[in-house]
Amino acid sequence: MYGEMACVLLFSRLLPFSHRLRGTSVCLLSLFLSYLCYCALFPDSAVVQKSGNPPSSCQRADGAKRRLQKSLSCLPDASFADATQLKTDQRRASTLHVAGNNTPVPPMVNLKFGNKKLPNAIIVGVKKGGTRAVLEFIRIHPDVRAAGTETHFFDRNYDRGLEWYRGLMPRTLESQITMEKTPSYFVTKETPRRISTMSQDTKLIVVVRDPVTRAISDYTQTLSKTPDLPSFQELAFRNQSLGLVDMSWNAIRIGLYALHLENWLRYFPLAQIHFVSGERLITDPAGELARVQDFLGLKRIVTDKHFYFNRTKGFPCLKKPESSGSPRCLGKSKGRTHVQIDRDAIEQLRDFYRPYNVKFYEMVGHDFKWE
Ligand SMILES: Nc1ncnc2c1ncn2[C@@H]1O[C@H](COP(=O)(O)OS(=O)(=O)O)[C@@H](OP(=O)(O)O)[C@H]1O
Repeated sequence: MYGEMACVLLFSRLLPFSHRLRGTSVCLLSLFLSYLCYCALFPDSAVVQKSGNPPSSCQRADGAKRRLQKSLSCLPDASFADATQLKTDQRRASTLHVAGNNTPVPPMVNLKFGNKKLPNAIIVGVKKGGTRAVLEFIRIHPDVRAAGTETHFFDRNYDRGLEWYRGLMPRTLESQITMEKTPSYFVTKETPRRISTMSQDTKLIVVVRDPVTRAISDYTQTLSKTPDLPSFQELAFRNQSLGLVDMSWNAIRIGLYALHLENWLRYFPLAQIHFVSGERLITDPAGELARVQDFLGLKRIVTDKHFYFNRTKGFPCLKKPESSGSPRCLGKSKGRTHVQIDRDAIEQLRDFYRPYNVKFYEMVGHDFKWE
């Protein structure tokens, strides 16, 4: 490069204008040829770092190569793993992904922060079971990234297509898993089939909770948005004195776990579904998270050292991270004081759910002890 510059200077000093014009053309031509040679030598210089090199290679590389490396792997937030990931991403960019339904879809590639992938694991339910807690707790694992909001893709937005869904996902490195949670999936008839069409390998997590407490929690939430709602008993019973429960009321229907599970087992083997106890999630969050990590094939990184019990909230919260930030409890809508329901109604609902609960325990091979 310096050779060409010197050449231009020399010509401009020593030669008359007409000669200078010819000389400059020669210099420009040689400059252009040098550039072509450079491109031929470093065709993929956008990602030149060797996968085995530590980030310090940023300081060792020379010239243009070093500048290109710096623009990627030496960014403060681009770790060595990111740089290696980028190389893989580039390779993958030249191929087409094939979704579970065999529809070829173009990969969404961003050279800076990895790819948006369809979820490997979904928290499919149940509403008011503790789904937000599980997602917020598991996503502190470095190998997990999750969509922040409920996507409702498989129940309300299915017509928008898989690319729309993928677009809602966070960018992940090859080693990271992508997750989302939408609790209504568990009770939506079409969802198991639709998820299995996307990928039969999708891991499913269901956070279950005593169906009676769950129904009261559900009602308390609806009441907070609709203050003139009929009473819980009016909605829960078709005839309370006869003990006739209204199974068509959503707050009741959702708790019939055995019935909903039957639909899932038509599309997924039981081993691909993990059940979290909503009760133990509160008394022993680390224990439940250990099982979730095992199920997802992750190293047990989220442990009891991440939690503390917040007396004011009455729930476990996440401790302040070592680096910065503040302790994190879930929002006000999680852990509300429930509406008081009379003992008789609760007993009647317990009697109603008992056979369904027993069936559910048999199906999953675990007694959740909802008595
Ligand atoms: N750590 C922690 N902090 C706060 N809340 C916790 C926690 N762990 C579990 N739970 C229980 O989560 C219940 C809400 O469940 P979901 O997140 O599934 O609700 S939702 O369906 O997304 O609306 C919520 O229900 P309610 O207590 O009825 O409000 C909680 O009991």
